[in-house]
Order: sequence, then C-alpha cells, then structure tokens
Amino acid sequence: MVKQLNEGILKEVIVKRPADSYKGDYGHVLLIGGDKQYGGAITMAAQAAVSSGAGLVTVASDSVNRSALHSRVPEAMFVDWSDLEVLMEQIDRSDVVLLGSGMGLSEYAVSLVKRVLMQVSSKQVLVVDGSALTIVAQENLMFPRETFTIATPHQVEWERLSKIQLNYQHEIQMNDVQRQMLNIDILVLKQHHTVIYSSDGQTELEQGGPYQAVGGMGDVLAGIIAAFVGQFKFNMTQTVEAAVYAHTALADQMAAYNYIVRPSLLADGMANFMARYQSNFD
Ligand SMILES: NC(=O)C1=CN([C@@H]2O[C@H](COP(=O)(O)OP(=O)(O)OC[C@H]3O[C@@H](n4cnc5c(N)ncnc54)[C@H](O)[C@@H]3O)[C@@H](O)[C@H]2O)[C@@H](O)CC1
Ligand SMILES: Nc1ncnc2c1ncn2[C@@H]1O[C@H](COP(=O)(O)OP(=O)(O)O)[C@@H](O)[C@H]1O
Ligand SMILES: [Mg+2]
Repeated sequence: MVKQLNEGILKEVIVKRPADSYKGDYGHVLLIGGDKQYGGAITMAAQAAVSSGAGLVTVASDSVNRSALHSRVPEAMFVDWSDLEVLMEQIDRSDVVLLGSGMGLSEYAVSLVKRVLMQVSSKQVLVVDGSALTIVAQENLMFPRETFTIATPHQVEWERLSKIQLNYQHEIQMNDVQRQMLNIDILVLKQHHTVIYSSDGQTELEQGGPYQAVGGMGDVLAGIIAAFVGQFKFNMTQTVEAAVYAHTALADQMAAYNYIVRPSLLADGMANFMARYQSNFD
C-alpha cells in the first residue's frame, strides 16, 4: 500500500534548535545553477534555502547574477561559476550540493555537470534538479555511487532520465528499478500528487493544487530540500518527505487567499511556517 504523507512528518523532523548551537550545525549548502537566462531560478532556490534554515548558503552562478541575487538574498555568499578552482574548493567544504536549478543546457553547463559529478564525495549529499537532470539524460551520465543522491525531476525530466514515457510512470516497480540503475537514492517525482521513491518504499502527497503551477515552484522546493537535509540529522527519506510536505502545505495555506502562489513569497514564508510546526524537543 502506498503511504500518504501527513502533517505528522513535520513534528518528526523540524525540531527546536538547541540554545548553544551555531551556523555550522545547520549545514553548508552550495547551490550551483542560474545561467544568463535563468538567474531567477537559483535566486529563488537560495531564498528558500536561507529561509528554511540552512546555516550557510553559497551560490555558484554566472557572474551576471551576482548583484540581483544579493539584492534579494544578502545572506548568501556568491562565487563566479567560471572560476573552477574556487568552485571545486567550495564543493569540498559543503555538506549539501544542489546542482541544476536554472543552469541551462549550454556547453559550459554540460562540462560543469560532469566536473561536479566527479568532484562530490561521500561527504556531500547531492540534490539534482532542473537542467542538470536533462544534461545527465542527454549525455548518458550516471550519478556518483558513493554520494547520497536526491533527484527532483518533473515528469518530463523523469521521462528523459528514465526513458519511461509519461503515461507509464505510475508503474511502481519500473520506477524502482530505474532509480537503482541511475544511482538515485531518493527520487522526488514532482507532479500534481508528488511521489517519493526510496529504499524505504513509496510515499505520496495528496495535498497541493494548480495554484502551484507557476515557474520557479520546483526551484524553491529544491532549495527547501537542500536546507532540510543540511540541518536535520534524521532519517534521510523522512527529512526529504518533510521538505516536500512543508512546501505544499504552505502553498495550500497561501492559496486560501491567493489565486496563485508566488514561489518567491513561498520561499520567504518558510521560516514562519517552520516556527509554527517545530516540535519542542531539544
Ligand atoms: N525564473 C527562472 O529563472 C525560471 C527558471 N526555470 C529553469 O528553467 C530550466 C528549464 O526547466 P523547464 O521545466 O521550464 O523546462 P524543460 O524543458 O525541462 O521541461 C518543460 C517542458 O515539458 C513540458 N511538460 C509537459 N508536462 C509537464 C509537466 N507535468 N511538468 C513540467 N513540464 C511539463 C512543458 O510544456 C515544456 O515543454 C530549469 O533549469 C529550471 O530550473 C524554471 O524553473 C522556470 C523559472
Ligand atoms: N497542479 C499541481 N498540483 C500540485 N502541485 C503542482 C501542480 N503543478 C505544479 N505543482 C508543483 O510545483 C512544482 C513544479 O516544479 P517544476 O516543474 O520543477 O517547476 P520549475 O522548474 O518551474 O521551478 C512541483 O513541486 C510540483 O509538484
Ligand atoms: Mg524544475
């Protein structure tokens, strides 16, 4: 039977912060993405990561995005993604690497995806989203076996990766086999009712609606997942489930008084949402 996600997952995962903690306890998240066209995507992911509690956030992007990003998210550090030496150092220093939101499909983006997949180690958790998923599919790349990998495709990105046509994606066993073949540890298959596949089985999200069908909604989810994984030292599947549930539960709340939900506002609302759903254990 498919497990349905519910509010209980939030209190399991979102714990009250110990009084004597510091930023280093909450994960260093490196976000790699945002070409000349899609700077907004990586900015929204960074906004979401900061607002969802990541201790330190660094963005590696096209230099054209630097000042726009800082005007929206001054908490984030910035590195120019054309400086490969600095970027590789940043990867080594990070706990979580989010790769691909707004990255585009240029030759440089392809070479960067290949470099990052080679550089990450067992010390990092890798979250792969957006254009990086399309590049992995087009170039027939594999995700690194020694790095815990979370992939967040929408159905067309999953079709490209898995070669399973959209109409057949409900075939659960097929998805599981494909997930293992690609070295994906947790697959967040985004759709009207998002499904999460992992070695713990399958969970489904009943909540959410068409007010979420706005460009940038997935970029924000990727930032939330990266922040949750970086700060909550909990079972990885449940941590990702909590991130997916929080993203949509907040969208549902905002949709009560908005026709559509703006992803950037959802990102900013996460800190307030998490305060309301944290559990009181130290
Ligand atoms: N403000 C920004 O900078 C934004 C940047 N974005 C970035 O743009 C890049 C390309 O992503 P896209 O997803 O737009 O493009 P893709 O080319 O990967 O996929 C979208 C295509 O699939 C089709 N499609 C059919 N069913 C679909 C479904 N259920 N869900 C999604 N698409 C479906 C769409 O019509 C479209 O042709 C990504 O890196 C993404 O992160 C987008 O997030 C939009 C906002
Ligand atoms: N009709 C819908 N019902 C529920 N959730 C939706 C709906 N449409 C989109 N979403 C959610 O919005 C997000 C869209 O992600 P994605 O397609 O990657 O967007 P983008 O790349 O533009 O940021 C996913 O989390 C998806 O589940
Ligand atoms: Mg997307």
